[in-house]
Amino acid sequence: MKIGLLQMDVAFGQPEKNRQHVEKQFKQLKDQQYDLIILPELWTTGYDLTRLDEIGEIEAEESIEFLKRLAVLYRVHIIGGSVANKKKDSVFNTMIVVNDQGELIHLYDKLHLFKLMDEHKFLSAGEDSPSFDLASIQFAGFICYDIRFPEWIRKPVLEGAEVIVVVAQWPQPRTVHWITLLRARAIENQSYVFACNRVGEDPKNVFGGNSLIIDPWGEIIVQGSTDEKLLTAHIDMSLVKKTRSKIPVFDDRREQFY
Ligand SMILES: NC(=O)CCC(=O)C(=O)O
Repeated sequence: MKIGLLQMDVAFGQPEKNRQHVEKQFKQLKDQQYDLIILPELWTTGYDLTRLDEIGEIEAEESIEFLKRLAVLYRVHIIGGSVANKKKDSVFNTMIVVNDQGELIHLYDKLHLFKLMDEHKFLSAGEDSPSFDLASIQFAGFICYDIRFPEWIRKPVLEGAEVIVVVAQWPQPRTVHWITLLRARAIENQSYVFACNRVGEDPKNVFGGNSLIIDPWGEIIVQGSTDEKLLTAHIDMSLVKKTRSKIPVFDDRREQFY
């Protein structure tokens, strides 16, 4: 499986400009036969939270249609980061997943809102399951701050997930946390981690890039820097079972004590 993480800059509060940028990146990967492309968190608006009424999308419709179109055109599955999704009187930070047939597979509203970046003042917390199937693989998809909650990540893994996907706008001053938490999530869950962060800055933050693909043993296969880049890796899913049989953590759990 060939994976691409679109570690991109995000123009603050300019959805149209960001869509054009993403479309240009997809044009460049034509004929490169990627199976899956992953985008970062809030890639249409950035953290322009005070303007979400204006720049958020009703039922994420515009981004869903945009991603469906790219998926069909380039015959690729897309985990379309997340977008500001207006539902009734609330706005959610919603992950979008479409398959290479252009079908909407999954939506996930971010469960844990990050107060340090004022999410709780402008967004509502979701209640969705993070689990979905894509390309015959069980995935669990999370948004940024979610990775600080290992008990939330563990749940879908116990139900069979073998890949943990994370989309993020993670600031540079906490890059050590980003890398350490993601490696820990891969090791403890004996799962692949595909984690796509943004780069660049907004009026309040500098973002750290360092998007990662980590194998189930915790080895980093690909790591971004702080530049815009499409990061690529080839994944061997049989490594999940090999890792889980070498150290059988899931058989050795003593659930009655926790
Ligand atoms: N966008 C986010 O959820 C950021 C989370 C973050 O920076 C953290 O330290 O946690």
